[in-house]
Amino acid sequence: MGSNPKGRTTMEVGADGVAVITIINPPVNSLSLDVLSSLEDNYREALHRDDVKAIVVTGEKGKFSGGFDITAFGGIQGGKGRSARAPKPGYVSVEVLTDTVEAAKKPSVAAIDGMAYGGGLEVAMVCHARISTANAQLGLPELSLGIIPGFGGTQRLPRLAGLSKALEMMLTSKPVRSEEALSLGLVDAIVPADELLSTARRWALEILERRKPWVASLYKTDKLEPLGEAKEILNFARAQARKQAPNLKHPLVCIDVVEEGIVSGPRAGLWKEDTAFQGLLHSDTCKSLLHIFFGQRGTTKIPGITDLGLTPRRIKKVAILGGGLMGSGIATALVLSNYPVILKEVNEKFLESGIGRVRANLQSSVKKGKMTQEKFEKTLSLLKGALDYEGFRDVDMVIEAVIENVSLKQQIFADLERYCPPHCILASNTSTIDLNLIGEKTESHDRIIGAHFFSPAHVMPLLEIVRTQRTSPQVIVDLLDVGKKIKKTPVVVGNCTGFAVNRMFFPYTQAALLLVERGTNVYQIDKAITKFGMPMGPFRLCDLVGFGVAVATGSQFVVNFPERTYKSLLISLMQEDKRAGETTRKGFYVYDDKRKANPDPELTKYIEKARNISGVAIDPKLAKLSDKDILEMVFFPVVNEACRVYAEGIAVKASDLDIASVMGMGFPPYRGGIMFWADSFGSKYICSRLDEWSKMYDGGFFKPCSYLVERAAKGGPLSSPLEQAKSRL
Ligand SMILES: C[C@H](O)CC(=O)SCCNC(=O)CCNC(=O)[C@H](O)C(C)(C)COP(=O)(O)OP(=O)(O)OC[C@H]1O[C@@H](n2cnc3c(N)ncnc32)[C@H](O)[C@@H]1OP(=O)(O)O
Repeated sequence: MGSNPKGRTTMEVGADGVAVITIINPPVNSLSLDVLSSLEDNYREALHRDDVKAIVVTGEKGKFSGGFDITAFGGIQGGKGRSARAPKPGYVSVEVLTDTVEAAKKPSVAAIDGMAYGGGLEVAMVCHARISTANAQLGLPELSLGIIPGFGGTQRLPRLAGLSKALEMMLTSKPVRSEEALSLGLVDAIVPADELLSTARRWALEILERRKPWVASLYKTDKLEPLGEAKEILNFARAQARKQAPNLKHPLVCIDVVEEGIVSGPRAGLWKEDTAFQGLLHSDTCKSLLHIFFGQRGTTKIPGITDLGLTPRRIKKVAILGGGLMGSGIATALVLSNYPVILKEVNEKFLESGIGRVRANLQSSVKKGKMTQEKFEKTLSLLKGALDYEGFRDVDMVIEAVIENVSLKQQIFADLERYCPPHCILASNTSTIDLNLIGEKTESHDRIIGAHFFSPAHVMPLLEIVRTQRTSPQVIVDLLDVGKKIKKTPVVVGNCTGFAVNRMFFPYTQAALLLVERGTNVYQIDKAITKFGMPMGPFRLCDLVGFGVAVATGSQFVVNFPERTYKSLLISLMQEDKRAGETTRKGFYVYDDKRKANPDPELTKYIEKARNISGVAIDPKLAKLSDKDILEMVFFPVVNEACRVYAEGIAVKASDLDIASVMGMGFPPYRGGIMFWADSFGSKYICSRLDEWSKMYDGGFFKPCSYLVERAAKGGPLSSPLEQAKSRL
């Protein structure tokens, strides 16, 4: 153990002869190398001592363990400035957990309250029985980090919970609650928290006295299907994994490792797991997903705001203006987290449809079995409709979600100032309009903030919180807290046209339009981008959001960034012919009754017309671009804009842009987000390619920004901290 150990375990031996070993490593009792070494020492002592008959393992303060210490992965991967001290192959999994703990002549029982994740659950599964509270959650979420369980989980979970359920738990990374764990046989009993330790102690002694079964889960076989059947289940899981995540290898590795244990025996499985775990730990996928894990937790750490010691005020009631798609989605998200909400509309008809949308959103959860009818009624009862501002006198927060019209928004904010109490937060869900402009007719600039949700608002995980130079830190802290309560990942950004997400991604569609006008095939572009891992390509996305929205937001960029906006008339030409996207069943694709998108040969005539208006010709090189080139020509302009956003201080950290791209645009998390991905190419390469295209095609659109040019000249990652950013925050 180092001089400054990171966590420990303690051991207390009671008069009953039971040694209780407690994992102590706040905040989640993770298994650092120090904890593991202390656990091993305690075990060896307990097994050696004559006064110890049995052992109970538990975690401090209502948390069993959040798993292996993820912060140690960087060191094991050999990152700069970190100590690399990986245990020797098989040491923890085989030597300590299997051959010392599980094989011991003294029984162990895991006493589980709260989380038992990853390595935490694996330690619990090595024990000869598991007792939990009703509050416990058990899972193996390693695949969400690009690795597989490494302490025997791939072998023991199928033997305890059955092969199909174990595969489901590992491949989805979703934990189960204690009742389900009990029905699966993963835990042996559920008891109240204040009886957890006493029951576990008694249980351990009863195992010793052979009054309860002494189970070594590694060698259990009763839950495993005969080999042929097991292979069918494994092959089905493989096919599903290939379909759901074609770019990822580690789910297939996980299935292979499980299979090895079933075919060649669990010890062979343990060794294969150990080797595969070590290999995956060094993969790009794991590094990217770890970056996302920490980046996501980093978004709520904002220098000069969250370090001021402010406590979030309690938001008891929220009002929403506008019951359209966005307003009703936001209302759904809020009532789902128990916030009473007033939804205001301009007339009965609109109000009724707004409330109808919230009802439909909730009903869809009931249909999917995710919500009971009783909960549905209770949740919907939190929503009240309004046609005037009378009910706004005691609201703590208003979120305006009306159409993107500056003068309308200005009028609304002036009204809000009159009707809402002085402490009330005045938020706008605008996706592009400058907040200073929206608040121009008020004196309340310190409580004006952007709460930019993404559609559908009750589903999409990102909340872009936009602050102006005058927004008070208290209001930011309050909105961060609301964001957490409604289970969104908040990213705090500065005020500018399009903020961070829409601004970074405006070149996405534009680059695709530029290519199409010069001969690249629409559907090949969408295919290449989807293959890369985006949920859909730029054209399918345009169809989904609708051409009306695409043109309205596009025009904001034309006005604000004319020198680098690619002006194509393709979308407007199609719109003139009443092709406006999925809602009109025709856009870049045609949609059948089941809303399936099919390519449309008629598209050529619009492309030709747009090409003539733009005065460009088909470029033979662009007409047969490789997928790799398509990817670079579409995404490097996005990287370029992300660099501008970062250099202007719109985002505090480059990792915030990574999270914004993943959560707001569906950028594949296993590629680490836009800036992290860009750094895998290096600034020099990206800059030289943009420069080349800038000379060949559209000067302004591709021109590398000064930040990129500077980084390319000096070398070094695009995401390294800014020394002299003119922060707008
Ligand atoms: C060999 C083994 O098979 C390999 C493994 O075990 S890999 C690890 C498997 N475990 C996991 O994947 C769990 C990851 N953690 C989580 O999902 C969530 O943090 C949690 C559900 C445990 C808790 O969630 P929540 O209460 O919302 O708190 P959250 O903000 O996420 O985490 C609190 C802090 O604990 C840290 N933390 C969480 N899990 C950790 C872990 N396993 N190791 C180290 N730190 C961890 C977070 O980074 C965060 O730190 P911060 O306060 O400095 O930002």
